[in-house]
Amino acid sequence: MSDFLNAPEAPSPTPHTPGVSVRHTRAKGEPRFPDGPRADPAGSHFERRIRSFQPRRSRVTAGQADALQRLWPAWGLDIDGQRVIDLGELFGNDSPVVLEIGFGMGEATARMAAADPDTDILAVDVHTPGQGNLLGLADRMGLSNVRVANGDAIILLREMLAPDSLDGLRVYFPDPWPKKRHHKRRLIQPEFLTLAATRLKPGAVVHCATDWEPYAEQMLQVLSAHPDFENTQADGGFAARPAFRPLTRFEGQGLDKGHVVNDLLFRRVPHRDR
Ligand SMILES: C[S@@+](CC[C@H](N)C(=O)[O-])C[C@H]1O[C@@H](n2cnc3c(N)ncnc32)[C@H](O)[C@@H]1O
Repeated sequence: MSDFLNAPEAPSPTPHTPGVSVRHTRAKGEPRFPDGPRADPAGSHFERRIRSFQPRRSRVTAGQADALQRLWPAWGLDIDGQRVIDLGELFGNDSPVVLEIGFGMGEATARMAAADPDTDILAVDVHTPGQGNLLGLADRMGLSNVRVANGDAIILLREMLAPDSLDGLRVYFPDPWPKKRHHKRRLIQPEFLTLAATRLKPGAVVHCATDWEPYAEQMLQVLSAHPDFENTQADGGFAARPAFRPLTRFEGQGLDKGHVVNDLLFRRVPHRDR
């Protein structure tokens, strides 16, 4: 297994504890960033490894804190790496489940959930304000098909999702990690795709979008070369932006800078002998 999936380098985020305040008043000895290392009684989710996200100072607004307090127990999922989730139980139905990795503030997630109530969205990010924001949006919009996971998507995929459990995967504007020495942190790379493929049902669609053209080219190259995926585009290139994908916050910022946005739509091919 590669360093990206396993190497001991960086910590996973701290889990939310239901009922405990999410306002971060640093205790003596507690690290500067809430996503940083703390003593972890729960075990394996605290492993140190290369990660695809940046530690960020997390200023949680009163509204986001309120949403986290009220809604996390019912709609939140801590990525503790300790158990395989029953997705039917998590959502309370048998609808198809799409995993969205890195939803940011969650506006696009909420809009997509509202537009397609028969699809469940498991939305994962490490960013506490975004989690509170998405929970608040889901509450105000009356959405019952969104669940919010806190932690590293790699651990969610590797330890907590069953094989063939996902009907789709969305990765919209993942951190581009533009510096060469940081390219190893990019999420979309062969090892990640191999892991994701095991969790996706045959026919499930992986939808990526980015405004960073070198990363778009890398995505196209690694997805096209991967034996578990095939391009939905007959010409083997990027897809036209699908009408169902709303503008995301990061996309808007990229467009303001004159960046070109590329979408990629690849399908999980039927299983080969593993
Ligand atoms: C550049 S932002 C894009 C957010 C949103 N999709 C948008 O377009 O506005 C990337 C997000 O991915 C999250 N992220 C990156 N790697 C992740 C991982 N391994 N697990 C969970 N979230 C991750 C980051 O915390 C960040 O919020």
